[in-house]
Amino acid sequence: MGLVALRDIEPGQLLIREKPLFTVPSQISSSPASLIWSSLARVTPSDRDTFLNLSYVHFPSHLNPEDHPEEVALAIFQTNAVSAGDTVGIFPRMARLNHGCSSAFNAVYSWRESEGVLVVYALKEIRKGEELLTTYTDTKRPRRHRREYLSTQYGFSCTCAVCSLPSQQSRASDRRLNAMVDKYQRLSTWAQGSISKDEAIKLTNEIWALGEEEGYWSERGRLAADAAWVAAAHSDVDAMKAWALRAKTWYSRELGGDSEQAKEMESVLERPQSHRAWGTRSSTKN
Ligand SMILES: C[S@@+](CC[C@H](N)C(=O)[O-])C[C@H]1O[C@@H](n2cnc3c(N)ncnc32)[C@H](O)[C@@H]1O
Repeated sequence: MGLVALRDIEPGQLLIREKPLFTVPSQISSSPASLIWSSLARVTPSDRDTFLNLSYVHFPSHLNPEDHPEEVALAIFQTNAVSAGDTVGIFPRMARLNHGCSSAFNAVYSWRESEGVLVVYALKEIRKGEELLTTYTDTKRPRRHRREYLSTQYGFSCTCAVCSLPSQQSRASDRRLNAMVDKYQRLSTWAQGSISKDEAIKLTNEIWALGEEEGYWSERGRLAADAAWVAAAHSDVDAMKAWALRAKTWYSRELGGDSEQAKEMESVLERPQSHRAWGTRSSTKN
């Protein structure tokens, strides 16, 4: 089962906003099955039913589910839980979203700590009848690695549009994704002063172009915000504003127009000198 659009959906539209049925700490020292079982004992009977109706994989094949309800609960949790700040939680509507890699996913979820909710936004235009797909992992890695991970972690062999590409096109996609990762890595060295402002902006533009070719639009808000940071550090008002505007647009799509990230970009657009990085690097040194 997955979720299918019942109407046309525009990018940046809120699809889901929900509180967790329950959460558990990310780091635990006790038995995970007992922890999930005791958490379930504290939810309402209807929430418990909702949880028990979620799908699961990785149930030990030698066990009978009816005799091992704690193990079933653990398998459900492992198949459906997502990170929520310092905890991991069950969000039953979001849990119905299937996965797509690279250009195949069209919806992105994020946790809002200050509101205690998980939100899902449409990253792309989704037509009526199309499946809503999110991504369970960073898919900027080659098909073989993605498939291995998804099979081990979630028990399925991914047949999304990108994983189903003929081998030549799949290799081209892998090359683009690898190149994006390499360039992200090099871009991150600006923080240590290893590359100039010009090189940082050039890398940002190259990652953007590769993403365009691949159809990989996720993380663009963060990418543009990082470029705005570089421009602000070098006190370049025009470049800072141009990147902050892009960051605001893409954060709004992926995280929502009312997200802290989009609001922060609005604020630096109004007052560029209020940017946290403003003037922290020499303005003459590229
Ligand atoms: C969080 S659940 C998603 C909703 C689930 N399909 C359901 O029926 O409730 C994760 C499970 O969905 C299935 N799934 C998700 N994405 C898939 C995909 N692209 N291809 C095949 N199965 C997928 C796998 O069985 C995976 O373990």
